[in-house]
Amino acid sequence: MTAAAAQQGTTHQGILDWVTEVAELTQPDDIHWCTGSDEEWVQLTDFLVGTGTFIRLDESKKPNSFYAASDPIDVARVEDRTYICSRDERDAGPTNNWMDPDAMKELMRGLYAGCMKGRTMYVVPFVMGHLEAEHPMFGVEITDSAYVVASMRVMARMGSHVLRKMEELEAAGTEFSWVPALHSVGHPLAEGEDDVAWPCNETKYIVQFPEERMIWSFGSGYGGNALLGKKCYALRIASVMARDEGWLAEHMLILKLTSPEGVVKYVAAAFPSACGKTNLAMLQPTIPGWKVETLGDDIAWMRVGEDGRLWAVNPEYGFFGVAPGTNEHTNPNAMRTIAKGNSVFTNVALTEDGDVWWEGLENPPARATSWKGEPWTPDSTELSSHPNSRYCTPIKQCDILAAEYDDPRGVPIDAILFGGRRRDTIPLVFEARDWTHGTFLGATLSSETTAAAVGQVGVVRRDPMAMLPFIGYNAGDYFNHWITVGKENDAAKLPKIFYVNWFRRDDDGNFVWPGFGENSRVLKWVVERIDGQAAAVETPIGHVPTPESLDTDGLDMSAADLAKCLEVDAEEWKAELPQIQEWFDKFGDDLPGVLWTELDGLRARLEG
Ligand SMILES: Nc1nc2c(ncn2[C@@H]2O[C@H](COP(=O)(O)OP(=O)(O)OP(=O)(O)O)[C@@H](O)[C@H]2O)c(=O)[nH]1
Ligand SMILES: O=C([O-])CC(=O)C(=O)O
Ligand SMILES: [Mn+2]
Repeated sequence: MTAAAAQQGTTHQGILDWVTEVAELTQPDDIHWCTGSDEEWVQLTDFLVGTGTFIRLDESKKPNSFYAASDPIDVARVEDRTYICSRDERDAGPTNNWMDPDAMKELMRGLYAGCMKGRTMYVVPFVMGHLEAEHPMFGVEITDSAYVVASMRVMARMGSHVLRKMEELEAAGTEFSWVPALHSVGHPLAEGEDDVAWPCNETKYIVQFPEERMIWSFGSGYGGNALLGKKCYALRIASVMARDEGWLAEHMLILKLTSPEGVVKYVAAAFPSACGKTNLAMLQPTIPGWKVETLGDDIAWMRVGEDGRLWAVNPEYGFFGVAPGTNEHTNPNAMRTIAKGNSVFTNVALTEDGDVWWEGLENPPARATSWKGEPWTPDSTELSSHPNSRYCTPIKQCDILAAEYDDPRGVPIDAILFGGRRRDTIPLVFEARDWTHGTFLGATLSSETTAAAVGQVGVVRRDPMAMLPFIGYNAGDYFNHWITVGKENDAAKLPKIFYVNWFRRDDDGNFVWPGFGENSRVLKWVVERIDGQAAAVETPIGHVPTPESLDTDGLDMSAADLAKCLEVDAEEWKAELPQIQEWFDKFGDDLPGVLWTELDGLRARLEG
């Protein structure tokens, strides 16, 4: 069955061989080559409604949209089950789990053997970024999950047109590469056995083979573990390609900012998972005359262009956004995007009238079904939605999507922001002295852990460039790569680097800075710094706004609170020093020496 079924799919021999080999190993009932058509979407979503994975939402509220609730053991990325299987352990570095690639393959072949019995194997041809790019970044995901196929259709450019392009290139003898990405929920069905709504496996492996540019994922249906074009390819594998080819694959949003005078600037920002990328990317400015348009909310691929500037593209096609906290005040643009439908909502609450709800959304329903399938009312002590519940929605539905999104060249970045979630120490915004100092700020970025990954929430950890779970190689080499980009290019043309923190708290535990749309005030200061217009105080950590240089017109905030936002407390910073020292020590000789020099400089300035 399998070889013959595979044969109908493609004339591309390499893909055909791989699909045949995987089918022989995993033993699916049949093989479906995904076209990406509307008819296929209807078939898939009808099938998912039939198995109970999807509940169709009310057409008048969320057209062509679906509700899903996962198994409670499958709600987030699993960092302790994520591996970088480079040939040499040294190349995975101290921040990644590692196993010998041959040993990992043997182990996983054992798990994959027969794992698709009773299921359809879907073959999803996709491209991250533009099909018209100079070097299109192809991938093929094999999965036994229709939920994954439906989500991939939202999140990535996929379907027959991508496969045809690969076939054409092969027929023309043009060399190109594609990333094989194998996924199974790891839940085979015996003859006659009924499926469950959310098939998965207690055993999970999310594995990257960097030299082979290959991904193997087993046991989870959750976004970051299963939509393999996203974190596994566009960050972990792409970061390795970027190292080898001299570009950057980063966990960054991209936005376009236009001033009242019509001056355009492009900003990229790296914040760890669930720390505000999607919200900033779609921000509605509170300061008059300023406009934000969105280019991307999670991933940026950046290359130095012939003009010496750093050009960024968003390789994705949809938003996979954190639902809780999203509302008309915090993110009206996201609300408008999802209101257009064509979306999948996972682990939120389902209302009686066929809509979705989550913590932080306006108008709580009198009764709903929680993500755990239990009755829920506003008086319930349990949350209606998992803190990492998500909406998955097409980027093209975003009213403020910048026209440049469709330009394969991307946009030239003027500023890079690094940011984290810190209740103390880090001021609202400050500017790095230069690229190397900016790399130091990125390399020492710290943030409280969130629900986006399984594990304890609220613990401060170093999350370099917001890439800790996503660097596909030795992080020491990654820092060196950043330093090299600065050295080999004209510093004057590269973006200026800033550090932001929206999450500082007062003594009562409340956020001091109102955040969301008010973050436009910080963006304004950033672009005025770039143009040499805004004042700053030089402090031991970098350039911090003077209270007057930040536009606070119409902002309801006391001078004391503003001072608290901008405060650089030398004692708090001195307490960071041993933590940074300990972090750097992890890398031994692999840490670029200039980062030690930066730390020495910071220490001297704080103590001097
Ligand atoms: N206090 C405060 N909270 C914010 C701000 N921006 C975002 N948040 C909250 O932070 C959480 C995550 O925000 P997102 O914008 O979805 O985070 P993200 O970085 O895109 O997350 P991933 O999709 O996991 O990469 C949500 O609950 C937001 O409401 C802000 O400016 N201030
Ligand atoms: O990867 C995911 O599942 C969601 C996401 O964007 C992140 O965690 O950064
Ligand atoms: Mn993310």
